[in-house]
Amino acid sequence: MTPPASPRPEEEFVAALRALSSRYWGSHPFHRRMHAGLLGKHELRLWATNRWYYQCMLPQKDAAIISNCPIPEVRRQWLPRIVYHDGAAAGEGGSERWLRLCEAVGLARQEVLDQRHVVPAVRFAVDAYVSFARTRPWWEAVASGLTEMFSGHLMRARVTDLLAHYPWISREDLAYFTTRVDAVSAGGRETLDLVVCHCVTREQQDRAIEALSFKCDVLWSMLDAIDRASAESAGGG
Ligand SMILES: O=C(O)c1cc(C(=O)O)c2c(n1)C(=O)C(=O)c1cc(C(=O)O)[nH]c1-2
Repeated sequence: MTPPASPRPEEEFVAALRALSSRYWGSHPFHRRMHAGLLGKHELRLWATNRWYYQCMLPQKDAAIISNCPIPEVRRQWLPRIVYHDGAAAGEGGSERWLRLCEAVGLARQEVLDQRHVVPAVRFAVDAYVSFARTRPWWEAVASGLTEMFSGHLMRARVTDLLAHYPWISREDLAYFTTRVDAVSAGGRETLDLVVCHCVTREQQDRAIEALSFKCDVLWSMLDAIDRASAESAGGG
């Protein structure tokens, strides 16, 4: 019997995780068009209201991670993510800021909240992410969140590019991103430390890399579905 492969040295493990940045949704054609100023108002609305489904499911995903984790320090570290999105009180938090962005691009709050524009494949992809967190060991689900490592740079560019190309969007409308950039950059580093610390066998490292790869697919699939829906609605008038 062949003995199990020995764990990768830390730098190699981290490099393998970072190498997945090439599969991150930053380079998806829909994001490229958004950043180049090529989206119409209708496409931006479709994006904002579909992405709402992702935003509103994140606290349930994070709660699943906490419920599967037996380590108090990790649970304590993960908890603020839920409060960040849900806010400490009604009318506060990341979800509220996302709703304001939706309103800024011309959506009524109710049509976002009732999810009438959410396309099936976006729901399917986001639900797969939540289900992954519910059914896998906590450290695998934490590793899937490592896309945050790649998102700080993208969010910074998003603020600059949306302001430059869509004059009807103001900096205040983008508060979700302007207040989130520093948190995801710090969060990404913390999450990486957790993954490096708790994925110590070769098998765990491999599963962490696969988890991050899966998450890149979730995000990519969401944008594929949004892209397709926007092409269909453009074709249909
Ligand atoms: O705007 C973006 O491109 C972007 C990407 C991601 C990501 O990479 O998953 C997240 C966010 N934003 C974000 O705002 C956020 O709160 C967040 C949480 C998570 C996660 O997996 O737990 N990803 C992301």
